[in-house]
Amino acid sequence: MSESLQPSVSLSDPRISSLPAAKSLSVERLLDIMKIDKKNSGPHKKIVILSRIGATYEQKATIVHDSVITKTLSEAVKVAPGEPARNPVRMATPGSKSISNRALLLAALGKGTCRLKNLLHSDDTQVMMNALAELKGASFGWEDEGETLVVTGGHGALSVPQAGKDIYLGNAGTAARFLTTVCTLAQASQNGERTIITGNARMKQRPIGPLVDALRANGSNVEYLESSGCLPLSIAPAGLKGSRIQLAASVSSQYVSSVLLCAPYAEKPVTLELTGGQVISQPYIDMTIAMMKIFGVTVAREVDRETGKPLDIYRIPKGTYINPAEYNIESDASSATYPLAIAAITGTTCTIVNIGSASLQGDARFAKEVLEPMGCDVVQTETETTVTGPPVGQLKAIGLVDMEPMTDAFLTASVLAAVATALPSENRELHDGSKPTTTRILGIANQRVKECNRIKAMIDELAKFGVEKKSLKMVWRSTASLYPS
Ligand SMILES: O=C(O)C1=C[C@@H](OP(=O)(O)O)[C@@H](O)[C@H](O)C1
Ligand SMILES: C=C(OP(=O)(O)O)C(=O)O
Repeated sequence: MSESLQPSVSLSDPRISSLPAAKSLSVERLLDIMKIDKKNSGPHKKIVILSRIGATYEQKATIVHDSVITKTLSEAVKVAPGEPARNPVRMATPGSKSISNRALLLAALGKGTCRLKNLLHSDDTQVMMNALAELKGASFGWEDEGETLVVTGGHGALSVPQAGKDIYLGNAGTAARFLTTVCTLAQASQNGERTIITGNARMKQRPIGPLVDALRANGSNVEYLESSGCLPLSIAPAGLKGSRIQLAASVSSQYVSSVLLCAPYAEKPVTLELTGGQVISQPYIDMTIAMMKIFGVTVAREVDRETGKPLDIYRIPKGTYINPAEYNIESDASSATYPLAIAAITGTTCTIVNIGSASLQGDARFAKEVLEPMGCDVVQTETETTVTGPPVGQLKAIGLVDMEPMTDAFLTASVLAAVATALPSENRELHDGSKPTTTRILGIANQRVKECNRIKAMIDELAKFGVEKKSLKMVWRSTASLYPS
């Protein structure tokens, strides 16, 4: 899930609240001050995002409405119960975080210029762009008032940032995991400098051990600077040897995507073998492979000759990505689960454009695999998804649902499961003595090592709405389940 909706600065941010003038500073007062700014056009305020003092991400400032500035700067928003004022709703969510960060990386490693459209503007994409710029991997420029990002790829030429300049990746799992392998590809520096990647306090707890183990076993020199198994890492620019790489992929598929994305630049063609039990989040691996193909590199997945079943072995040829002139980023399917859930819970209709059955994102299945069995009417074309909820109070429990291919959507599913109190369709019942209105969500164990422990967050936050903790039973290890009261 992207962090794009989280305020990056609110008035309670310690950097602001510690200033002497902060005591008399309210959001209204700030809006008043902002009225007098030469960037404004008439009554419209114009805003530009600074990358550092004196430099901006976009070339031009954009008009931002007061209501959006207010929401962004406020510490909290008050939500009034009710139904959507408009029905039906037709909308698009912002660009997909996963596709944005892959597109940025592929275009940076590629040859030629690529215009990225519908790129997500978020912390996670910003840290990815900053890192690629710090590694001198690509150059970036904005067109169409920030609607298009022009990436001029460095075809895999990367430099170690100057000593003392750590690459900060916030809490972006994709950036941290993908860039770990990218940093091994940097050109060896004369004075033996290494790239340091680091993150925020939570990122320093999130696991990266299986990826580091795989890279080390392949001859890369990666060291932990604080806790073993986590960022910060110090990475030697010694290249990627390639050939056979074994990797455990049961904690995060991002490790797999990291090796796949960099594999064409290894010294020898890579055979990537996934070990260590169930591979998590396969759709994200498929997304990586599909996007690599668009950038000119075809990955072959081995198939069991007898059964015809795909194996967890991938062959990646050596090569250089060739940038398509333009790449359109799909809208974010994880973000789309929220408005679709609003339609489900309020008995209204919502259409999300730019996400359908042909989507590269696993979370695009949420409508068909979670909302439809809950009693919603779902119409999905290749490029659009429309959900109409049943009358209020009639959402059905759905028994067992495996959310391993769409883990980020489990938060939305849990909230719906807590109010889905109608009896399930016959084929969905649990036969283990649980209440018939139980929804059991499987395949989400790794949600404990996300930007927060999402399973704990779900229990704590649902409790605030009266969903009692004792009614939310959890099964740890490989599965977790949520039971509504
Ligand atoms: O590769 C990706 O873009 C992602 C993979 C998933 O992570 P895991 O493989 O760790 O489940 C997902 O949760 C994350 O939001 C994005
Ligand atoms: C936690 C998330 O992803 P990541 O692993 O990329 O930080 C998310 O944004 O859903």
